[in-house]
Amino acid sequence: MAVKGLGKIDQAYDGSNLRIGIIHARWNSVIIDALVAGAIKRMQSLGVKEENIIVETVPGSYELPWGTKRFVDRQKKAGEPLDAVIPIGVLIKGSTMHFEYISESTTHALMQLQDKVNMPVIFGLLTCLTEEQALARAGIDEAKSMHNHGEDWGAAAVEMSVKYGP
Ligand SMILES: O=Nc1c(NC[C@H](O)[C@H](O)[C@H](O)CO)[nH]c(=O)[nH]c1=O
Repeated sequence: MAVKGLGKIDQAYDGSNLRIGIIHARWNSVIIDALVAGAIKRMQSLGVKEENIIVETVPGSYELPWGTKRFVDRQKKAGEPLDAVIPIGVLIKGSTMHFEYISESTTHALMQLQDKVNMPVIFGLLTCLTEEQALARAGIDEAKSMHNHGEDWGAAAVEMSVKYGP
């Protein structure tokens, strides 16, 4: 049976010298809060100091690309540059095509953003067809016993920063 998710990381990376940003949308906040907590928990387990995890918010997932760019720029200007950034959003399909357009455009923009900011931009956008799918991927719905994808995103931020940092 294929095991979904990041699975066993090939080694624990030392995040003690890293500064990681999380910027999250405020739609579907119960799910967002669980994902953010999972990312923070996993980064701290890899040595990232609490004071080096900086959290900002934007209204919705569509604002993540612009908000992330400005977040990274401002941290650099303040002399506290980030090593990686994790934009987090939860999109849940409704009765219109809004979901498809935001999912596609935001995903594309976040992928392209990496070259502009010259650092890992971890893909923390859940694009779910139902609320149950989103709850399961935030580790909230025990019945589905899926795991919290936020933990994968935290681990990816540390690994990418350590392996491919400046
Ligand atoms: O519509 N659904 C969602 C949503 N819409 C708002 C959009 O991201 C943006 O904030 C506004 O259009 C204003 O620009 N934003 C989400 O994060 N998740 C959703 O499920």
